[in-house]
Amino acid sequence: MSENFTFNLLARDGAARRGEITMPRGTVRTPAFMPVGTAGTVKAMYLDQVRELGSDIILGNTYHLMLRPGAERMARLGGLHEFARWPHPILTDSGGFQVMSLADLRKITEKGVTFRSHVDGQVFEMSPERSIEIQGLLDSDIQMQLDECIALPAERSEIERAMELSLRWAERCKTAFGDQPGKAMFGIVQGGDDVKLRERSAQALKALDLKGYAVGGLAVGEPQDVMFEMLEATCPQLPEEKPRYLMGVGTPDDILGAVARGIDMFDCVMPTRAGRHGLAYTRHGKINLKNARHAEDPRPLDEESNCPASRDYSRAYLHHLVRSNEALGGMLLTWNNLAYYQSLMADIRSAIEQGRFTERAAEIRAAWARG
Ligand SMILES: CC#C[C@H]1NC(N)=Nc2cc3[nH]c(NC)nc3cc21
Repeated sequence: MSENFTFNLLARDGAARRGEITMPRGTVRTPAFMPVGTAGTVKAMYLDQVRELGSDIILGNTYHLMLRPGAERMARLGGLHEFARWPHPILTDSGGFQVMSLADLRKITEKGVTFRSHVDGQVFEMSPERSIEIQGLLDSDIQMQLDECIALPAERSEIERAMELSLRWAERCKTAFGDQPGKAMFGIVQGGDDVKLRERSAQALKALDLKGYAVGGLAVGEPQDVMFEMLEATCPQLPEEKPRYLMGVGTPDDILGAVARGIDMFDCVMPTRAGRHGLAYTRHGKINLKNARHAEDPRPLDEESNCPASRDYSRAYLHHLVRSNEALGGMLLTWNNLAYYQSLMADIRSAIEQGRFTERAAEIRAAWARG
């Protein structure tokens, strides 16, 4: 293991990149998918299962963990890795997005954000410095800057104001983070669906010489081609030698398109949330197990999968569990979905190494279409 945080580019195929992020707690093979472990757990999974599927890193949320169990309490218990028994890398989001999407009574000033907890109504103040302090108390390996995440659609002037505030907060987060060789603090490119604002945000963050760069504020309802247009404007402005993380994305098709445009890291609740709602992601496309057509289908989701949830259970049984609202239904489908996402990422990494990513992406999409 490396004492430092380093990113090595191992292969390129067009704008697609195959790399490795090394840090004291382990290596992250990129392109990478990070299962969402918001409150210190990947819902409906044991973390040993998550690891066995090929997950090198999971995501935690500052907002949720500061409310419950609390950052100082987590530190007293040895940090998030010890608490959740996950000794591998963890990336933590800063709280900016969750405050916007979950908290009440939000007030933004230059100093930071004041909000009321959606759990118990307690009022919190979070500055860029406090967000970095909390992520340090969690002992997070990759920490995200605090940013202002405004609800879209919004006036360009409002998107610009939030983007500029987030840039000032990025500088404050960099100062608060200081020099931690085995850890990283990533900036977050903002700018909505405005190419010029995206370029300005990326260029200003690049000048801060951070250890990695996220792209935020996409996959929030805009058409996929707009998301891809923003990536085409943003990625070339970012340093080649640093990791690029597209926040909250996405479907398997989004991931193929974003890898093709230079993204290295992904997180999304899609595979876990969809699994709890009866939806399976497979090599053959999506399968909604609520549908009556599965009621007597003896086939598994994917007989060629290494995952027991995909290989050993009939669609009829999964349909029964989902229709009966049995907990095992969500557990097995979450297991299947994360297995599929990680197998997709391994397939992508291999295709880039072989210089045939474009061809492989077309083969994968054709298999979805065949069903
Ligand atoms: C504007 C902005 C922004 C980003 N800022 C931070 N701190 N976290 C995020 C998390 C996200 N999850 C999703 N899901 C679609 N989009 C996200 C965007 C962000």
